[in-house]
Amino acid sequence: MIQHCIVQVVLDTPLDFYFDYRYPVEAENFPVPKIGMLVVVPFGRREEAGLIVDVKEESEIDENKLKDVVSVISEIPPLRTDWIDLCRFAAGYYQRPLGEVALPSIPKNIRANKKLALKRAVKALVQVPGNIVATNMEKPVLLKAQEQAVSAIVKTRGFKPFVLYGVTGSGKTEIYLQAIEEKLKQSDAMQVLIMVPEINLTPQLEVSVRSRFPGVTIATLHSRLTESERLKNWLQIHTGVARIVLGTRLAILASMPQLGLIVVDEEHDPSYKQQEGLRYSARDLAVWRANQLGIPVVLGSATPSLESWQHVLSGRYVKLELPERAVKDAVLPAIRLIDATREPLQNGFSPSLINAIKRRLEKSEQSLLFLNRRGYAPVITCEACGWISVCERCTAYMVYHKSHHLLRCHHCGLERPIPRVCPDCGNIDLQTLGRGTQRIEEGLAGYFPDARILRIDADSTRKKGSLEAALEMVHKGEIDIVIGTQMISKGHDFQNMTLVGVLNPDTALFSHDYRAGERLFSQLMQVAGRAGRGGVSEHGNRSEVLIQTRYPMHPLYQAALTHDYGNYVSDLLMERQNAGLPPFGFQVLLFAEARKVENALDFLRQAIDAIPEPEAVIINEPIPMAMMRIANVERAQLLIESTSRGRLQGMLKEWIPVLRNMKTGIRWHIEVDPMSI
Ligand SMILES: Nc1ncnc2c1ncn2[C@@H]1O[C@H](COP(=O)(O)OP(=O)(O)OP(=O)(O)O)[C@@H](O)[C@H]1O
Ligand SMILES: [Zn+2]
Repeated sequence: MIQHCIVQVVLDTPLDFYFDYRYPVEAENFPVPKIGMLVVVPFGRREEAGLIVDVKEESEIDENKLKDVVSVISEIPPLRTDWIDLCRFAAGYYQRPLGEVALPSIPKNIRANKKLALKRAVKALVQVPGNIVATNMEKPVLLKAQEQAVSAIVKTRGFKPFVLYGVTGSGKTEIYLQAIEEKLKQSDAMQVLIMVPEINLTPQLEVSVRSRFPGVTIATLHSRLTESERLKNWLQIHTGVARIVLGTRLAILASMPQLGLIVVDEEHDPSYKQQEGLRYSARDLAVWRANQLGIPVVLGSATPSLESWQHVLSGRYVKLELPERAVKDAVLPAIRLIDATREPLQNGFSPSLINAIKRRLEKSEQSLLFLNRRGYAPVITCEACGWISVCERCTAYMVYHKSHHLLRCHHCGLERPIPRVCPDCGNIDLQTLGRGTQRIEEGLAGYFPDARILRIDADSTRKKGSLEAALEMVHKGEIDIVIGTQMISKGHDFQNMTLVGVLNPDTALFSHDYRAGERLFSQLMQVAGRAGRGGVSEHGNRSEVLIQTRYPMHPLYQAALTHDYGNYVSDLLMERQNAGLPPFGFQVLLFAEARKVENALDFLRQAIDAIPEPEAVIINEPIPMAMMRIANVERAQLLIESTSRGRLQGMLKEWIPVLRNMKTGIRWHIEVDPMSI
């Protein structure tokens, strides 16, 4: 007779349980069961991959009711318990079932137990032996501040979070590279993780890492990998073959058995927060993971998040500061505010900006124009009756895309032909209002018919490889003027860019979201940071940034003038403290979706009634979301706050199970530490 033991398994289902299965002991193809092994089990009518989280002799459930494990995915070495603990922490903190955290972070091909593909992939793994760090490669001599930073990082034993606060162009990348090199030399097995906000936006970093460590297996992880690439890279990482992992936020959930250093580049970037499913902050998980493993973590930015800054002030994190640019004579650009109330804009441009571009063109230097709005015009309208091109499915305007001859909703993707006449009154004279990158491009060509102008935004770079090609042209000097959205504003190391124009940043000043100012400031610093990186131009004049605004006296712009992040941040922190907002208070948002917003609001009101100990937290009124309807779904939100993270977490632990049991038919989800309100 076959002997059985019981394995407890988590599955990728919204049911927050662990499931018991019978596991045949000493049967063929059934190795000794271990925590961290992947198995295939029957679940409902299907078979599913599951992760063993416990092995025991008996189940609380009647053995006859238990089903048997179908097979073991034994090609894959078991996942380690520290990785399971990471998933467990993320699941607990961000309020998702463990199975929905752990399983999706394992490649599909493994979960589907594609034996042949797995065998092949495992066989293809090649351990690179011996001395792997290229030492003969030319490296710049570190500046004093860089050297101190590298040394602080590499001599750290145990957990230590560093905030690498370095102005744009101060050589943070070089610090990462040299710290990584030292770390890899410290042990033959050690792995390091470098996270970036969006890998496709910074192909340069991948190139630098690869050329600096030609003998090292480097694996990338991001959402645009094909399934077979993902399998290959994940396996390289999981088996320790890859010593350097370069990835976006999801890389923090990879299984890295020998992790010894984590770098989070542009740590302030909102894209470290996942906006669906498990709504985690990869930056925060990185710090947790470093603490768990007792290793250093480096959070790099020219404009660190208020959260990290506050930790520096309180002494929890260590600040490493790079106050100057690394390249000789590459000083930060001069920032000038152009008062758009005194210098009226034409076609979106002030005369000062046009003149500045002209001067750069005459010197064969490049200019960058930044406008965070793609499309031709944000809206078209009828002057006779006031009709406006709104999306029929969203509370949003349809954006006019001239080159494609259509109206497009940037929220639900709906496309409509451009009406020849006003749909309401029949007037034939429809007007475009406002400006997007396409219209700016058109206007600019009018001023500079001979200039080589390139627009880089989500519309111009849809095709795979087109962004890389566009960036390449800019680097090679084949472009005179770049017009771009935030895609172009960060990370790029342009050598001949000496002018940055910021076209229309004011809308962020009036946002309902209290983080909008912080975000605008860091965006301004980032985009300004693209100018003047190559050192003094041949003509010896300083690079400059022109910001067109109707509110030049606004404190945010005044602080930007002097690149004084530290000062600006202390003011912001004071405001936040007085208002009890993060990083001094903690927040959770409950979102609800329904056909009618009233139903969503009703659900939120019921949810409030279910809060255990409501007096222990601050409960705000449920409100419709700022963008209330998207794709015909109406949305409302409820904000809950507390001065204590622990208290908020304690409340959620009791509250969420109650919500799960409320049979309302309303879709809802929870977001802990939301990045936007
Ligand atoms: N010690 C050094 N000596 C000379 N040049 C250096 C040194 N360190 C870095 N550089 C150069 O300085 C430039 C800017 O460096 P890097 O791109 O790393 O800056 P960064 O701090 O990451 O900037 P950003 O925040 O804008 O991304 C690069 O061209 C790099 O090669
Ligand atoms: Zn829409």
